[in-house]
Amino acid sequence: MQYYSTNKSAPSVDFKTATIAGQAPDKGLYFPEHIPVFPKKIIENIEGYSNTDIAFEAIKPFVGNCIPDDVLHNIVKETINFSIPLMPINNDIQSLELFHGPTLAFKDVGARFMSRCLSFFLKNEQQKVTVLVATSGDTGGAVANGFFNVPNIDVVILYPSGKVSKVQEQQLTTLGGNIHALEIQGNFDDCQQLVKKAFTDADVTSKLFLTSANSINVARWLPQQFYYFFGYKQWTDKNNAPVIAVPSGNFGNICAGLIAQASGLPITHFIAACNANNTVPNYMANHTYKPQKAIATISNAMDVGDPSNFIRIRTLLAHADKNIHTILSSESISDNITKATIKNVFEQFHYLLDPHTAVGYAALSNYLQQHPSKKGMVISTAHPVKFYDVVTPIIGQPIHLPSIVQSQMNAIKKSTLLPNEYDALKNCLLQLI
Ligand SMILES: Cc1ncc(COP(=O)(O)O)c(C=O)c1O
Ligand SMILES: N[C@@H](CCOP(=O)(O)O)C(=O)O
Repeated sequence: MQYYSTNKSAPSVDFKTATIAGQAPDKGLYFPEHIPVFPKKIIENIEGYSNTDIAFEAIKPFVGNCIPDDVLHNIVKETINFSIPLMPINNDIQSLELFHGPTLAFKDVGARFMSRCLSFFLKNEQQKVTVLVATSGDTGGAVANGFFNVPNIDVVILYPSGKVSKVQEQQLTTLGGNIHALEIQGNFDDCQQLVKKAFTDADVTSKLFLTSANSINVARWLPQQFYYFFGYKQWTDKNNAPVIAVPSGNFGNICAGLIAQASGLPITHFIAACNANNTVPNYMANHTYKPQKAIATISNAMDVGDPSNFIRIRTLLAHADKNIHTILSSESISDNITKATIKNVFEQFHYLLDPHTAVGYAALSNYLQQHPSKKGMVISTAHPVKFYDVVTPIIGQPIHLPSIVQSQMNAIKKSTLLPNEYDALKNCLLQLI
């Protein structure tokens, strides 16, 4: 598979080059030159295949010959060595729980896959690589965990000061070693802009070999397809494929789902569920893309005003043979509705949603009311315990902190506070050498 830049002014590259570079030299995002067809015979008998075999089939065409099959199979197996169950909430909605990995959020899948691919590619190189990441909460922890102690790799995580949950902050600031956390006095979009600027600064790139572990990197983005296949495998009514609601912020996750669908996975419709950051819902309503300043909400990891993957979604939809509104819709859900949803679902169905998943659940319920013959799946992107300070007062009772979280809460935070100024980041990066 070759990847072209969405800015169309850089040469096409293979998976290895795209992974090591992160972003294309013309500042575009890499996008596959074609969408492969997933074998129909596997879809028709998907329950008969292991998750590892399904994930291997899904990712193999995107990796091409850059990783030998036996190595890739093993990478996939290690990536998904935790459960991803589809749990019923009620008659209409099931929850695909993506929070059973080490950092209790869906990012573990992409981060674990990418760290293993990058470490394979760098095995025989003398090159040391610096992985730069911007996070609104969960990417940082997953990348820290996935890359901790990986030889020849330094990780620098930029996160918005005061805008991530306590558990998220502990996960991304306490490991030490090759993981460096920078607490930026700004919002997530500021962090993302600083990272993008570093990629284009020759003073930095001539001294440090930079790559990204955000979903702009194809090796972080594309494995996020896996769990859409696992969700379908567990979906019993194969004659009525699911409507899937994806809590969305930077739009990498839903974009991976759209790729899985385009490759042949039966999904009736996607809902991009957003919080008050409604850049994409507005675009879907009036076809004008107008990035906005991010607004702080209780689903903080989705506080993104200028989602970097939107260009990929646009690219995909531009090639769709159907009206885009039949493939995708998008809704913005307020904090008040999010809180009411957490409370109602807990009281009625004894299922505890985290604030991000609650946004997805609310948007899905609204859609199903308009389409009563359909059934839905919400992508549960994080464990509620990551947001215990938000969730506990809503349900009026404490929630149990798993032992892994308890020990993280006692670890010592190591981070550097920086103003939202590029020179401050640049100085920090150059000190790494
Ligand atoms: C818990 C949670 N839900 C949803 C999202 C949004 O995902 P994406 O940025 O892929 O749209 C994030 C951030 O990545 C997240 O951490
Ligand atoms: N919500 C994300 C934002 C970054 O998204 P990514 O998928 O592009 O890494 C987070 O939790 O950091």
